Amino acid sequence: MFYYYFLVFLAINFLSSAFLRTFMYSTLVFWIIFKNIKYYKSLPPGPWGIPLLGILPFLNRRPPHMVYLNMAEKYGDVFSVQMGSNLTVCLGSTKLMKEFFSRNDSTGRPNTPLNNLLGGLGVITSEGVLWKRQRVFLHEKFRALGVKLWPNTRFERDINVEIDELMVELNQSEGKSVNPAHVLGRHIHNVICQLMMSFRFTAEDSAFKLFNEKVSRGMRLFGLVLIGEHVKAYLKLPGKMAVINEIKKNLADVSDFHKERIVARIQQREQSSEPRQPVDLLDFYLDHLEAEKQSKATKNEKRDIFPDVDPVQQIVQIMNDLFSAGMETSLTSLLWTCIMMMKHPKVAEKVRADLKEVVLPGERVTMGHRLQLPYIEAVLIETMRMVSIVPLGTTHVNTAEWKIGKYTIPAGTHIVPLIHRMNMDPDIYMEPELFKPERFIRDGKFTITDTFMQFGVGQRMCIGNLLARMELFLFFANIMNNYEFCMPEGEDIPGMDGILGSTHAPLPFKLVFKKLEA
Ligand code: HEM
Repeated sequence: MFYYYFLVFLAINFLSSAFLRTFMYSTLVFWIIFKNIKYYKSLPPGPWGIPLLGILPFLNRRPPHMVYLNMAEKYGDVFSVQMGSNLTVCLGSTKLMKEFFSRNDSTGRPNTPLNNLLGGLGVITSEGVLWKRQRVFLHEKFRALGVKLWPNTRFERDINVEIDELMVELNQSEGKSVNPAHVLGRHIHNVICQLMMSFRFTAEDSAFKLFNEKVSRGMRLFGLVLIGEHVKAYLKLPGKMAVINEIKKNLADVSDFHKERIVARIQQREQSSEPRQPVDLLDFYLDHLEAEKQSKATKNEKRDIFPDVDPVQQIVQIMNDLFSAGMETSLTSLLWTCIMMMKHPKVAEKVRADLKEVVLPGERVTMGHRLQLPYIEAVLIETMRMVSIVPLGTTHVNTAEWKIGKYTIPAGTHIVPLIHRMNMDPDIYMEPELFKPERFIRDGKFTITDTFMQFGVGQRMCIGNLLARMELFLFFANIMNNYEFCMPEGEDIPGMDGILGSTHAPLPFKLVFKKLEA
């Protein structure tokens, strides 16, 4: 629009009569003012920002979800803000979230410089047919691999391998303080690795350290150029291009790590003519690829999960996506739950008392015990609610114009779900600032209501929610049934503020684990 006005301005400049020029300039100015008033009046209310930057300068002072929480108090359940060149509309009620995120035209993702580095592949930033088919495929194959809240699935056995090793490591720590993020990180990572590629990192594996460094450096670098998502000119500033190049290099290294394994598996399959059952997600993808190649002539277009994309690149990006979406979120949830146990010793006592009724101290807690341990699931879910692991969800884009009440939201708007606000809504959760796991228990059973938004809602709801719930239940229940833990002497329990990166994580802390008497 700006360029259009600029061209008209230039054209007027060529008029020979000064009177005509003045008249046309005034008309243009009035036209621009009129159009802008009409446009802004049709949008949901919101704060005025600074020209070109919008509200970006104000997001530095406090964590963005707290800034948005304050705005929602002032403007209500739906409000708009300008973030650089991107119009952003925030949805702050479960009713609006459910209504709008269930629509087919709510599933776009922002067309921004950093998002575009992923090339529209994978599942998190892909759109349209490619995205929809990946979701269907992933749901189906996760289930086939045992990601369901049932006992004794293949996936539970994978998790058990990690729990066994975790217990050995915690026993070896012998009362010395350890960083739980480091100890638990590898095992949470391995759970996803095994499901995807039947592969796990050992404690001595230097590749794991390198992989992790690349991922966390990549995250930090994203933070350094985040403004570029909204103000493209920012990326032209000195030094910023170097950051983008390093991000690209990091992404390429992480992708190469996955690609090597995918290529090795393809070769391994080519060498063996034995018929075999798929053992992991990678096998399912490669089986599908082979089936597609063999039946090219009669290709079932509706089931093609690689429409117009390079299949290997797509599988690589799926692997990258599942790591980035699944690793940090699950680990952060587990760390916060440990913190909550120290902050609320009575809750920890009840967890252990419940465990005592169902299993012996030190005995393995399994998915078979889940229904007898509703309070444990309630503790995990209440922790996610209180701390808001992903307080602003993931930004959507509406692919068609929306009407929300009397407001018009143009297509292409960034839509941000205010998950933190919904978690703290007193109309949904009485006394939301209190840690009360029992709010998720009804008639003695663990119950999640459809107002719980921590995994999102609608078309793009988290694919890994059952996976996360299974691993969190098993890790947490077994830690609680085997150990007591506390802060090292003289150190305070971490505060609730934490740091907001890709998730809302606690500040780094250490714990001392002590084996419970059998
Ligand atoms: C406590 C753990 C987790 C939380 C709180 C969480 C939360 C979320 C949220 C809020 C979204 C955005 C939904 C939206 O765009 O509206 C999301 C998307 C997603 N999550 Fe999770 N997640 C968790 C664990 C996992 C795990 C373990 C995996 C897989 C290994 C996973 C895979 C994904 C994927 C692939 C998407 C993108 C879906 C799409 O764009 O269609 N998540 N998650």
